Amino acid sequence: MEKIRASVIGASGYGGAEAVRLLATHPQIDIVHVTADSQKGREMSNLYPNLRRYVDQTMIEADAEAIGRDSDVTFVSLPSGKAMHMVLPLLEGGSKVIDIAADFRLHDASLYPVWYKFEHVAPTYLGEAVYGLPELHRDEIRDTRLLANPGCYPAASLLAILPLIRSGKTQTSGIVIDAKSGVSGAGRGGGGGFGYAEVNENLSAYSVTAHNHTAEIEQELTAAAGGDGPVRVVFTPHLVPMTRGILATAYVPLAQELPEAEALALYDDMYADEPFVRVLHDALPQTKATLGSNYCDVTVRVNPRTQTAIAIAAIDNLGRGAAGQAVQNMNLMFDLPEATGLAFPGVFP
Ligand SMILES: NC(=O)C1=CN([C@@H]2O[C@H](COP(=O)(O)OP(=O)(O)OC[C@H]3O[C@@H](n4cnc5c(N)ncnc54)[C@H](OP(=O)(O)O)[C@@H]3O)[C@@H](O)[C@H]2O)C=CC1
Ligand SMILES: CC(=O)N[C@@H](CCC(=O)OP(=O)(O)O)C(=O)O
Repeated sequence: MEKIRASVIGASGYGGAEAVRLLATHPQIDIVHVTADSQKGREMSNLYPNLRRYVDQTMIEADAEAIGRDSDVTFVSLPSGKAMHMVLPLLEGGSKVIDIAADFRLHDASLYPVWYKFEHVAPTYLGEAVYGLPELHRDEIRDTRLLANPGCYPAASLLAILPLIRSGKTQTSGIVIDAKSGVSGAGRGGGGGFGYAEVNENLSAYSVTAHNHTAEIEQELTAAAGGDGPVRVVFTPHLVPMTRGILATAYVPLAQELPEAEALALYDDMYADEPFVRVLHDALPQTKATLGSNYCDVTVRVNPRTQTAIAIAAIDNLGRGAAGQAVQNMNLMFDLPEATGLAFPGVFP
């Protein structure tokens, strides 16, 4: 079988570099172009020394038309608001596109100015883009040429809450998600406030009531609940002094009695055949168990006194929260076995 030609736009960033790392050992992939902005002209393995012997390309400036012509698939890992300008020339050139940014995740264009503070330049493509959570949209993912890869917090939050919300046994408001992320979530270009001196031995909440991932989480939970009204969540992210990892703890008010064993059975049922979700019964998720992998570890407990389900998920923000998920979606889009290039455990301790 001829190899799939893949390019990564934004390869100098953490999300793009993680995609390059996974693609470099993927048996069906030839990496064609890797691009950068301020880092253009630099060897990929000079900026990311873990890639020595695996990647010999120099990062070039992104020319979306040329990359679209040369590639079967292009991963776009740029700051949100920049990616949408690349997508049209890439698609016209004949490349499938996997957007790791947020530019095609929301179906409603009017939500972009509210949550992301930009107007969408390609709103007609929002209807075509498929939200890339395989546990929800596997069949559509197989057929699309424009894939909107989920955000890191939404990937963890949705996988934690979906079995509960789909059961109809929970309320659709009053859901609280308390989530923590490692610093790589802010990207290599994270800038002020993300240096060692300020992050080390520190813990802080941010974007309280206003984080843009709220819209994406509500969009997918509302569709999954299948009810008349929208699902609403309170989502509060925190920055913790670790490099990678997200732990999302969701407090979901129950609408009727739900014994813990039945709650766990909902997770077993939904995720029974999922290659990258591990339902824990006798242990609790921890970020380190997913480090460097595409796995999501998830569980649920029930507090009968308050009639609350507590759902907990752990992922690697750059793995299942970004590049790992993107490669899983690529496998589906090219009819490859879904776990190709991703079937390895994380790094522990
Ligand atoms: N980090 C994470 O855990 C996750 C990130 N994402 C999303 O992935 C995308 C990339 O994030 P991440 O890798 O963390 O960010 P980084 O800051 O690490 O990388 C950003 C990339 O975009 C390039 N870039 C920055 N500004 C411009 C510009 N004006 N024009 C063209 N290229 C530009 C950078 O090039 P250069 O370095 O050469 O200047 C770099 O390649 C974002 O949309 C982010 O929201 C999604 C899920 C998880
Ligand atoms: C720690 C940290 O700063 N995390 C980032 C995650 C952003 C991200 O990954 O953005 P998308 O998933 O929407 O592309 C943040 O909260 O903005």
